[in-house]
Amino acid sequence: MSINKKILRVEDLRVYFHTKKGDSKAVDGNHFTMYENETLAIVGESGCGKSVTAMSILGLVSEPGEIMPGSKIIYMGNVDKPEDGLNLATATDEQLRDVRGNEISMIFQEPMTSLNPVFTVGDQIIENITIHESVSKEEARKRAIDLLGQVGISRPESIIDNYPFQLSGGMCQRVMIAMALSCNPKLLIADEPTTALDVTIQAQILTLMNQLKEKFGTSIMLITHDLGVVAQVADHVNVMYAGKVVETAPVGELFKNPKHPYTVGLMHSMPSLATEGERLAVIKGTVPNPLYLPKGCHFADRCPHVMPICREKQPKATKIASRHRVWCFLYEQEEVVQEEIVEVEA
Ligand SMILES: Nc1ncnc2c1ncn2[C@@H]1O[C@H](COP(=O)(O)OP(=O)(O)OP(=O)(O)O)[C@@H](O)[C@H]1O
Repeated sequence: MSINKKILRVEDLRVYFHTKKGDSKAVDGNHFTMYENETLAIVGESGCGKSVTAMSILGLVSEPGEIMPGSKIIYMGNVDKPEDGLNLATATDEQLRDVRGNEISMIFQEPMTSLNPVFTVGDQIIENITIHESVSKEEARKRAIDLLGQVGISRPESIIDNYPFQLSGGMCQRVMIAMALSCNPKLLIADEPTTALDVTIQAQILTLMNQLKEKFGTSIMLITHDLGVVAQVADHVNVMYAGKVVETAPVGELFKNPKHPYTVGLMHSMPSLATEGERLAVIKGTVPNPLYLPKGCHFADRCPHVMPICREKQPKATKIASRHRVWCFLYEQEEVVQEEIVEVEA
C-alpha cells in the first residue's frame, strides 16, 4: 500500500495549564503523524485533550496554558525547508500567522457563532481571500461564489449576499467550510463540526468533507467523541485518553481488532456496535483530573485488566500491525516491536 506524503508530525506534545492548584496536564506526551489526503479522527471522552491538541497546532494556546519545552509539532507543508519542517511549537507569531489561514484552517462546532452576524457571508469569505492573497475584490467574489457552489450551496450567487441569520445551521457550516477552504489549506482541523446539526445534515456535511478531501488532497483532522462519525469518514484514528493517544490504527483495523481496553470499552458503549439484545456497557469510573494524573497508565483505575506494573510506569508503544500501535502493558509481553518515539508507518 502506498503511503501519502507526511504533512504533520507531533512528538511528545505536552500542554500544561499553570493553575493556582498546580499544573493541569491537558496534553501529556502525545505522538502522531498525519498524511496528505487522509482524514485522521481524534476520538475520546470529554476533557481528554482533543481540542487543546488542535489549538496547539494552530498556536492558539494562551495563558495560563503553555506548550512545554521539548514538544514538537513539525509542519511539513509549504515551508522554507520541507525536509526539516517548521516546528509550530516554537514558531514565531509571524510564522504562525502565516501558516494559519494559508496552510492550516479550522472549523468549529457552532457555525452560527463562528460567523460574524453583522456581515454577509460573502463579505466574510471575500475578506478571508483578500487577507491572504493579492487578488481584486471582483476576483475574490467570483472565487467565493464558486466555493459556495462547491460546498453544495444552491443559488450561490444570491446566497453570497445573505447574512448568517438568514441561513440554517447546516448552510452556515457549509459556509464555514467554504471559508476554511478559500485559501487551499493543506490541513483542515474540524472540531466536532457536526454536533450542533441534526442527523441528516450531519451526514451531508461529513460526506461533503470527504469529497473535498478527495478533490483538494487536503489532510483533515476530525475531532469527535462519536465513533459513528469516525466509522463514516475517518481513514485513520487516534484514541485519546487523559492527555495521551492510547491507540492509533487505520479505521477498519481499529473496529475489527481494537486492542486497548479503553478502545474496547468505547466500542461496547456505542449503540450501533452492540449485538442485538446486549446491554450497552459503560466504562466504570471517571477520567482522572489532569491536575492529579497517576504515575503509571492513566487508564489503570478504570481498566478491567489492570496489573501491578500499570500503576508503576507508563506503557510504551507496541506495534500490532502496519500503522497500528497500542500503549498498553497487556501487549508489551508479546513479541512485538516497541518504540520510544512513534513514527506510525507501515
Ligand atoms: N484555559 C484552561 N485552563 C485550565 N484548564 C484548561 C483550559 N482549557 C482546557 N483546559 C483543560 O484541558 C483539558 C483538555 O480539554 P480539551 O478541551 O482539550 O478536551 P476535549 O477532549 O476537547 O473535550 P471536549 O470533547 O469536551 O471538547 C481539560 O481537562 C480542560 O479542563
